[in-house]
Amino acid sequence: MKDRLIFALDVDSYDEARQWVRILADEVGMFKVGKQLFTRCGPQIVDMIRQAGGGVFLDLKYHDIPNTVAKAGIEAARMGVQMFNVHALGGGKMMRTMVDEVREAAVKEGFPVPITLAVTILTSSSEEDLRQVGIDLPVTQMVPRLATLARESGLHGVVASAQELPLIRQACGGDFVVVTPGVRPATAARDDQQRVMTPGEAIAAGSDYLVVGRPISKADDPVLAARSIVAEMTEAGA
Ligand SMILES: O=c1ccn([C@@H]2O[C@H](COP(=O)(O)O)[C@@H](O)[C@H]2O)c(=O)[nH]1
Repeated sequence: MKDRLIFALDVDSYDEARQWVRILADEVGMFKVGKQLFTRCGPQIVDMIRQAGGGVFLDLKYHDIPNTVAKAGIEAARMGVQMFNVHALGGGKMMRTMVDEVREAAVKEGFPVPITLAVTILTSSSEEDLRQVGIDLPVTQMVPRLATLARESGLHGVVASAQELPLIRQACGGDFVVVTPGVRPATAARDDQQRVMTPGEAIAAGSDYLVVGRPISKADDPVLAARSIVAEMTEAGA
């Protein structure tokens, strides 16, 4: 079950990231590199994790014109990451162009195509946040709609809250990859997350991968925190 736990490496230095990789390499299945660490360190952070034997989820949530996102996707794939993502709100044309160009470059240059994911609605967003930017549909309609668009555009899966898993499965089927951040053990602080579920609930709902950051990194004993999340996942999946 630990292979399905992704640790969010939300730190601001190469050395701190390397320390976390050493501490958690045997406890989690993958390391997520997001905007903070990648902006600070660049591709060398991906190399460091891969050399340590870890898989990388590059969480840069590309959202731009189709050509720019496609070219960024090719660079992500060239780095050898296991997964990367775009924002589904960038639209079908953006996602389809990215998928086609990454596949073409992979064939031409001989690198593997990573798992491509679309972020649906951020787990930190409430319906009030969405209304503020002109999205009047409820999350329960927006998420399956964006997931369907991602699937039709050729992506392998989505990032969403585990709360929306039944809706995504209904719309996109069991083979579609669903990665769920916004995971909080029952006793952990919610922080800025809005649509949360416990690790056990997320697995029971059918999540393929759980992303967890602060409940591990801010714990008194991060290894113990990671192990108890994996134990809860295992119990829920049994
Ligand atoms: O909808 C989303 C998409 C991405 N994230 C990222 O996941 C982690 C969660 O960290 P926690 O400390 O466990 O809250 C973080 O890197 C986000 O950028 C997300 O939370 N929600």
